[in-house]
Amino acid sequence: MAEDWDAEFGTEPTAVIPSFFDMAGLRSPVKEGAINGNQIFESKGSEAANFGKRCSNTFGNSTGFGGFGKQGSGDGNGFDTNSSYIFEKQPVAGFAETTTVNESEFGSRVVRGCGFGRGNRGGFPRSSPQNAIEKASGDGPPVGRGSFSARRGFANHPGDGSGFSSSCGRGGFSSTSGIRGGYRGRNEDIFSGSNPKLRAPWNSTDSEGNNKNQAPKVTYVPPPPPEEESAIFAPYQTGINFDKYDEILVDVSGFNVPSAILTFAEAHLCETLNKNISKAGYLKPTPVQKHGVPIVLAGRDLMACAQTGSGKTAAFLLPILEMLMRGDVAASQFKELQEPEVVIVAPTRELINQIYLEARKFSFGTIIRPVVVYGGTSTGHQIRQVLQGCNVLCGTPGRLLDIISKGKVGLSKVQFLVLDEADRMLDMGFEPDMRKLVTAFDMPSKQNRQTLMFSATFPEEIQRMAADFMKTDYLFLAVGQVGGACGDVHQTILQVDQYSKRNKLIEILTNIGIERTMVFVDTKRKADFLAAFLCQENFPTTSIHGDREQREREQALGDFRSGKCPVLVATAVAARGLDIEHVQHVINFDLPSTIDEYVHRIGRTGRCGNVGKAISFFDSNTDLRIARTLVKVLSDGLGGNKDFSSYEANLPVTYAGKDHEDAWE
Ligand SMILES: Nc1ncnc2c1ncn2[C@@H]1O[C@H](COP(=O)(O)OP(=O)(O)OP(=O)(O)O)[C@@H](O)[C@H]1O
Repeated sequence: MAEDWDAEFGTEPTAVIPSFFDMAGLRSPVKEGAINGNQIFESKGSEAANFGKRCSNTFGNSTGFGGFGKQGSGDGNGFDTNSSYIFEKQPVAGFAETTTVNESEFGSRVVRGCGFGRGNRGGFPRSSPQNAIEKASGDGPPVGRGSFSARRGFANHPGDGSGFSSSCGRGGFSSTSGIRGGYRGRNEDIFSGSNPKLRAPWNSTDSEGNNKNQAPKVTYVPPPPPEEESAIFAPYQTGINFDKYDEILVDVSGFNVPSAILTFAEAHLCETLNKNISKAGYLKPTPVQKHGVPIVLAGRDLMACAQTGSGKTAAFLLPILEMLMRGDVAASQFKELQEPEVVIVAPTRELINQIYLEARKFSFGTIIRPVVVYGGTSTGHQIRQVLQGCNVLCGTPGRLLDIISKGKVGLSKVQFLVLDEADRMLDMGFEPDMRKLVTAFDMPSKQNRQTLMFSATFPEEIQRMAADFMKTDYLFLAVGQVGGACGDVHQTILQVDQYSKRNKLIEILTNIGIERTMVFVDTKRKADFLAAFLCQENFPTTSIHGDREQREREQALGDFRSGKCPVLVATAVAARGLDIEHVQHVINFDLPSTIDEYVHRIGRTGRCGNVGKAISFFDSNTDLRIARTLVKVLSDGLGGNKDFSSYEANLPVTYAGKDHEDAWE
């Protein structure tokens, strides 16, 4: 049953999947016991050389994960000594041995503290239902430093919002979701305005433009962005590996490729832009900027793929703003119909807001006015913002189309269309919206606009589809391996079964201390429960997922950014694009179902030349599907060039996982 918490944790994969370890050519002793909770697989991208040395000492006769070095040799060694994989039989320094979780004790303990359950099954997975339900009455005393409140329908009051609410101490966690408070992103895709091409058959909107039949009226008005220059330009500290970006191989395919710049000065940007670049602390361009900026300035369409955290946002914003400054951009002013020169779309609200803030930063002191529109906020408020004047319109697809459909935005002056996280924008979830956008009656044809697409991952089938949106002479810029993980992230894979994950997480977080950590899980429910659990365990934790109200999502990010809650439990909604300083760790409590999602998730750390660590719990009952591609990504990060083709046949190519349960927008 989909709603069954036990089932969610305990489900065996339905597909018949050959044993991963058999596939890796390993011997039975490994299968029988050597691979368990404490064995660790590490890949440390930028320090590969050192690891190579360590490898020769540490690789034993039996090898688990990633034993691909000598495929088919049957000697069980797996790794060759040149490989930079690490296979340690000891836990990572400081991590204690895994202990067995006493599930019923766990359920009881947590439920007693917080006083919550979920629906008809309270507590945590595998907890005794009796324990959980009996104690899920919301009568637990306030405990610890965290607070947790939710309106999701707990205990025997599913969906009535009366489940529990427990506020206590500092840190704190609150979650609102479900029938009363929840507002699902996709519900915001309301097409109801005056644009007949975008109008939906059900035209039932209130004065704010919210669809009466679809969802409750959203009144949330986000706080205004900062006005002080110091906040607008607060620089992100570049890390020790920033200069190493220059060593990454760059490939630009297409004809008549403009020459790369080596410095910002070579781009001949206007004075105000140059001033803003230095106020932002940018001393020199990253590779995607060195190549991307002149391509955009030359008027070319661009599909660009560069590793997470390497400055893709500025790579499109700077040349776009420069082109607007060089052109005849009109000073923004109040008008009933706004006609932006630039439209930027991104898949999540927090990401588009971040892009907007970057646009605001770089356009500071110019006549260019960026505006942002995204779901979960008052449409009326956002329309008013747009009507004040809008040159650069940043939006999530649903809200953007909604506002266009209301006749508030005309597209006839669009010169630049940008798809950030382009592979996500063109996958099944958003592709229809993107097609609606480019075929909106007044959107200039691809011949008459510049189309720019950026992402850290770009599957080939999406690249092919993306080409539909671009001129035939578009350029493809690849900085490093397309879809490769950021080399500054030290990746560790721990074999941990479902029932040991929480204990392992506690061990790790105890070691980490107050360093900022993002913990990714595969469902919104689990995000709530895990965050509550961590609060109980005195780790100030907050959470972000698609069922939380926008106000709460923004509060959660704010608390995480400020360090008030150094742990953020998140679903896929936070996997892409978010640029939060000082995130030192990413933990994949649940591995995602696709490798691209993995690459984006771990890319929340190790940004802008800083180093970061990612630890992923690998459960062979559920994660075999990602094993092959995961090994490949680890290998690529180390400059490896392994041939995995023999595994292709054995592994399912795609897996419709739970990641997409989340409303993204
Ligand atoms: N040339 C530069 N010098 C210094 N800092 C930079 C430079 N370019 C970008 N940054 C900073 O690096 C951080 C990461 O940049 P950005 O968010 O654009 O990365 P990204 O490539 O879009 O990542 P993702 O793939 O995760 O979306 C930002 O804080 C940005 O301000």
